[in-house]
Amino acid sequence: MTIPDSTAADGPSRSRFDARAVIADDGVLGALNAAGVLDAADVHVTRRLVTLCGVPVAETAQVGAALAVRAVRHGSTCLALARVPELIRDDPDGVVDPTLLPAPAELERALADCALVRGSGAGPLRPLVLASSDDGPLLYLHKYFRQEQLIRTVLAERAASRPPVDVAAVSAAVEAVFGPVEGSEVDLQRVAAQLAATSWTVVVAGGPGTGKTYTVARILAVLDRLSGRTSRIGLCAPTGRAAAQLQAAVSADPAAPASVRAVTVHSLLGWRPGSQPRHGRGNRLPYDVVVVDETSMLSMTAMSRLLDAVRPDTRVILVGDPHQLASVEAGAVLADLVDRVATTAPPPIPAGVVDQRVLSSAGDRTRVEHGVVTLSRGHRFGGGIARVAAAINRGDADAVVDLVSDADIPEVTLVEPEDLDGIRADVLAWGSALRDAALAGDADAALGALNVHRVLCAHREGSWGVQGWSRRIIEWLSALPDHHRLVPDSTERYAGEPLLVTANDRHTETFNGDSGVVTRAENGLRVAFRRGEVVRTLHPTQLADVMPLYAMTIHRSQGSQFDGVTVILPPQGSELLTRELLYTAVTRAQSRVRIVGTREVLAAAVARRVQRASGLRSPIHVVTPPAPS
Ligand SMILES: Nc1ncnc2c1ncn2[C@@H]1O[C@H](COP(=O)(O)OP(=O)(O)OP(=O)(O)O)[C@@H](O)[C@H]1O
Repeated sequence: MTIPDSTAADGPSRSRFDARAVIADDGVLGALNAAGVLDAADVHVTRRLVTLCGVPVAETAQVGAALAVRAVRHGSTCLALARVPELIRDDPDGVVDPTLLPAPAELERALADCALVRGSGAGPLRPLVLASSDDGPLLYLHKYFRQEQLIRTVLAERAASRPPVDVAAVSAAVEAVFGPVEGSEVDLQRVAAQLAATSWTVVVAGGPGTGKTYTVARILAVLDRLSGRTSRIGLCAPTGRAAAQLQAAVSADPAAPASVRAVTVHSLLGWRPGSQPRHGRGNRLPYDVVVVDETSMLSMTAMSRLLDAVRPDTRVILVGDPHQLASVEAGAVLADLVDRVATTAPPPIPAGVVDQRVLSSAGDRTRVEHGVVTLSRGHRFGGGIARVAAAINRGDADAVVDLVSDADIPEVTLVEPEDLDGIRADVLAWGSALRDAALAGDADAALGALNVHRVLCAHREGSWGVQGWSRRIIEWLSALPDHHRLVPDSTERYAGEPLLVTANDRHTETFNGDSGVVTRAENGLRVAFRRGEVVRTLHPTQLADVMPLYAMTIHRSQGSQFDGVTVILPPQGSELLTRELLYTAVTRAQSRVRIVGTREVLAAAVARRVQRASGLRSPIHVVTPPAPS
């Protein structure tokens, strides 16, 4: 089953006291709002667009417009009309009256004929764009169409030529950085570096621990050598935390050029909330190489701004895991670029630059020629976790259920929701190690203990969520024999308390999603954090946005690694229960994963895929007819 974000039902029907309910709308939009398909915002935006058009718009076309607004709210960049019927299929309770939703062909006809798409004599406004694609007709809000078009155009221009290369110099630089070729297996990390020497745009994809950051450091070293060590490098990531982690990893890697600074994509572009970025087409970024880490978390808006700001002769290296949860805003650009069906042949790669063996298989050759390398060899976690993660990505629910039930794969287990003994034992071991180290004033050991185990939940609230599980864990920990020693000081913190940072703070260099632990120090309590190999301590009053950390959401755990994780699956029917969520949770662990839920819920999670509709995967053609004169 494939559930597009754009058509997943919001939830059961709405009461009139629900803030998302539209008051006094007795048309189809009002009915779809009452059934929980549309939010008030979808309806109001549509009504406003129709008013601005200045001419009547058929109700069917208005439904299309409202569903397009909704699609963006759900992370898609457009509405795939062919998937509209899935709204009914995804509504087993029968809340949505099927007659309210027009068939895709009817929607297409109404849209092609309406002023929202065609424009009208009343003004230049054409807020919607209708395009055809391999996935059928796509309906865009104009802003997102423009952004997608910009990405398409810039990438096509960049793919039309290759940087000039000195083949011997590339071989020498790659060999100096990677060492001589060993073994008979193709080293895809080396291929990524070879490709970066001969492409303006490279995508380095791969799961956790496949060496993406390791490869970035080596690509930068190779490019730096080739430039005579004069490369200006812009290193960035979508979030402050991801940028800080990238900085720590690159600084610790002797292969990476010294003195590169990682910043957020927004900082790189000089982009403050509510204003235009300082860098754009008229004021390009000054870098020879721009690397974006954790690209899966980058929205389409941010990607379009970035690509608009890079010079045509800047190498762009996009790094990330396309299977992880995507940006909270619209777009899943990394996954789109990895899965893209290319229609034009790129210029050939000069002979001798890239390992010939990777070019001998037709599929690999096409991907590599289009600048995509997918690293597959795990360097961090055990085979069992990697096998389960691969089966989740394939959507093979039976294999996942078999693997988690296989006694020969002890790294990943499935336990029934009532079976709490093992979790309790792990939590108590975690809590006591944390407390012992914190009370002894050993910040390094306390931080080590902090990441030995983590409870991950899909939801924030409710008994299945972070709230319920935190309460339960606090109750378990209060039974520990040394509990009476945990007395909060005047800052309300106590030694051994795990903390989660909930907002970025540049002054303390702590970022949303960082975790730390309160430890005893000579002159009172301090909160210890680790960045790479470095331990830092802060006074508790320096931290404004923190909360106790006993469990965390899977969304927030992105970019973190723990020795073991316990994943609490939400109940069947939860909108959050998806393949991407499960994959992200399972791959947070380095050695042990315990999944709490039933086989049915696990299989449902694997089967349910969030597919954000977008026109970046295959060519599209605008079918908007000319505006009437
Ligand atoms: N070719 C290699 N040889 C030796 N060690 C490697 C190699 N590639 C990666 N590693 C090591 O494997 C570990 C994981 O690598 P890295 O952090 O680069 O992976 P990643 O894909 O960026 O992971 P994540 O997505 O979780 O950040 C690191 O300790 C790294 O030094």
